[in-house]
Amino acid sequence: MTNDVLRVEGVGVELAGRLVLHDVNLVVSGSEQVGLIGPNGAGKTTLLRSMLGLLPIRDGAITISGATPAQARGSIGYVPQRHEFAWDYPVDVRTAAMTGRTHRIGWLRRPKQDDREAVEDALRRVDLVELARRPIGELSGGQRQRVLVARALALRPRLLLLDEPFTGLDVPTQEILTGLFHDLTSEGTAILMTTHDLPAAADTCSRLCLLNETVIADGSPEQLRDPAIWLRAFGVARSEQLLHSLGVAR
Ligand SMILES: Nc1ncnc2c1ncn2[C@@H]1O[C@H](COP(=O)(O)OP(=O)(O)OP(=O)(O)O)[C@@H](O)[C@H]1O
Repeated sequence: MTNDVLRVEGVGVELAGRLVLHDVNLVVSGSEQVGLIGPNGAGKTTLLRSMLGLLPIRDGAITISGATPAQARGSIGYVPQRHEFAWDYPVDVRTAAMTGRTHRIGWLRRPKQDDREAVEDALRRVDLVELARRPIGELSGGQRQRVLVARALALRPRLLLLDEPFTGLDVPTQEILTGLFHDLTSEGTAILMTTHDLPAAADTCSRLCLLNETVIADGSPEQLRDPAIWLRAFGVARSEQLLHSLGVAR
């Protein structure tokens, strides 16, 4: 029996009349953590937004446990880039985490016991219980990142999508998240995250998907040791810094 949670098959996405993704194929199973890597403008965020049903796809199909993105919306946790969230909104940490469940609870309905338990569990997992009543506008960058993760986990998702979760985090905060992602995959959650932190991706992900408008390569970090693959994915003839950050020298 297959354990595939996310299936992306032959997907093309057009934005403002331009095809920014074409023929994208990617499968992520429960208990896998996959890093989505590529240069600026490669289409990583566009692909995540398509998986969430926030952008229409022109070609192909995306399914989450067999359902369309719109049908699966309540079982996908999404962590956007930190700057995309409205941090000046006057709510505390616990309330912000609860907004992750708005779709499931229903607009203007009160949270029930199960909703409250899911939020407390999520706050515990990111070590934010003591800050639960703190207004979100008063948090540091690392604390904000943990709020976004708690908000996504409050859904108890089968699929967790994260857009650059490690950017600007100190090492201990990165370690909290890395340990958490490891626990989540052990419990059967499928994780797909974009990152520009290549060493962190190679350390934490079981598989890397190199994207540049389409999938250039997909495999374990060990399978992607050839520098030529990385240069092709980043669309450059040479880059000492890129190769250095991969730990491969030419
Ligand atoms: N709303 C939009 N309208 C038109 N084009 C867009 C829109 N959003 C993004 N694009 C274009 O789509 C392409 C992919 O952008 P996307 O944000 O998905 O890239 P990315 O890989 O996430 O980049 P980065 O690493 O810089 O975050 C880019 O060429 C971008 O200019």
